[in-house]
Amino acid sequence: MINACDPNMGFKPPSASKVEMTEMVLPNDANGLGNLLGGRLMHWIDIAGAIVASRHSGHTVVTVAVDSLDFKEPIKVGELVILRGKITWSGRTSMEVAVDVYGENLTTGQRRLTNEAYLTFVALDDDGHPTPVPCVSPETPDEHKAFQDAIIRREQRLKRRSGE
Ligand SMILES: CCCCCCCCCCCCCCCC(=O)SCCNC(=O)CCNC(=O)[C@H](O)C(C)(C)COP(=O)(O)OP(=O)(O)OC[C@H]1O[C@@H](n2cnc3c(N)ncnc32)[C@H](O)[C@@H]1OP(=O)(O)O
Repeated sequence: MINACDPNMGFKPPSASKVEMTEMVLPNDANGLGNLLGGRLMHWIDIAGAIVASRHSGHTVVTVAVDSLDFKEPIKVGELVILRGKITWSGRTSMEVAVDVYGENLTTGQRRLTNEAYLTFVALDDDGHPTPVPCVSPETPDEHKAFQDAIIRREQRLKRRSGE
């Protein structure tokens, strides 16, 4: 069952917690072909998402689920990696964050979407127990759509979790 957020916790728009993080792919981040390692990218996605969820909730958060992550095309050594994170939905103690990843060629300035990921975080109190978070108040048409789509993904995630 989907727990709705508690309105007594207040409402925050996605714009209040969004994050843009920039990294540069260095040789140590790459495989023998000079492509950014998938594991390194997953680490950055996790950090960007966690900052969004911490900003929204005002608490330390832990990652409880990462939905499938597709690698559409490589990002090369020397290119920039731009990670844009935005909250889509919150439940009672959990939050879904979307992270879009772009590769940017510094010389040409060309930027392309290379990855999209959805992560679920849970806010924890000082004793490490799940704690309530503010509701998400979508403002733009895209944010309203993301909110509705998040509910569908949430149902699928909970089914997966319970082994249905
Ligand atoms: C202001 C402070 C700043 C601090 C500065 C921060 C700076 C920002 C940088 C940090 C950067 C590092 C960030 C890395 C973050 C990690 O990598 S954390 C390490 C990896 N993750 C973990 O170790 C978490 C392990 N899991 C757990 O400990 C337990 O599952 C938890 C999270 C305590 C929850 O326990 P539980 O018994 O499952 O509790 P339960 O009440 O059943 O579930 C709580 C909520 O989680 C949901 N949930 C649980 N599992 C799932 C699942 N698989 N799928 C979907 N939802 C789920 C439930 O549905 C429920 O949602 P709500 O209905 O309340 O909305």
